[in-house]
Amino acid sequence: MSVVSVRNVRIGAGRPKIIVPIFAADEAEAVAQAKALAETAADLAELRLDPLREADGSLPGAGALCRVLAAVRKALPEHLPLLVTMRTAAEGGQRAYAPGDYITLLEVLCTEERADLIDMELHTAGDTLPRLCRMAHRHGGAVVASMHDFAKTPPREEMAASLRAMAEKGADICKLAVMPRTAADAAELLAATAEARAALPGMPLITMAMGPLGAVTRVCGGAFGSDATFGTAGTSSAPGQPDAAALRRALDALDACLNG
Ligand SMILES: O=C1C[C@@](O)(C(=O)O)C[C@@H](O)[C@@H]1O
Repeated sequence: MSVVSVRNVRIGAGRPKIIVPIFAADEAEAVAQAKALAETAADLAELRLDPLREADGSLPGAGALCRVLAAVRKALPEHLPLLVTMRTAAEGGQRAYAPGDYITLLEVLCTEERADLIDMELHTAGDTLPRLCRMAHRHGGAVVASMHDFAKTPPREEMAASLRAMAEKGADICKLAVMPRTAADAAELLAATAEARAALPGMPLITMAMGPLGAVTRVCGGAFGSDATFGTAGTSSAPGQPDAAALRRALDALDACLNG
């Protein structure tokens, strides 16, 4: 459990890192978004695979997804680390995936060695998560384990336990996104983050509450133990993501207030 260093970006040290999603329906649009990231406040890029579709609207297979991944990596500025994510419909994504197919795709992404970081859903990967983490590590990748609840904010203890479970299964970074129904829910997410931060010293965490009520957690999460936050440079991948440039200014202002 320690700082994750990818292409000179240290996740878990210093100011929270800004991750900007590439969220596109086809390769040309994904490549255009990747190129445009050079001019943004992004510290890292995330390629979301789930919105990609073939020209006839059908679902691309693993080979086609890997071709888009390769094209995006080529188009990205060299210094930007790339996180690749297949977000399943069960966790708020754009594509339904049977667990067996999901695991096969993650194996392919591990062996492809094009992504610096691979998102693996705690619940969809299930018991195979430890093996998938070892596989990613053998191929030089790092794992961001994740859990998303687009309907509600689970109890604080449950949120902290999910983050601990990800660490126990071998993830390098633990990520949690929940939907608040009240401002107090957003505060619960921050409290769960602080609890997990204390229970998992040195483990990089990424947490956020989504939607308008959660937006504040994307700005101030660093003070509670979150090491990265998602901002948009045009196409957002989840509700409540602020503009990346505005997020950079807010993080800098917060840093100046808190650290002088
Ligand atoms: O896990 C996350 C966090 C996220 O859902 C958000 O709320 O910013 C956005 C997703 O693209 C990413 O994979």
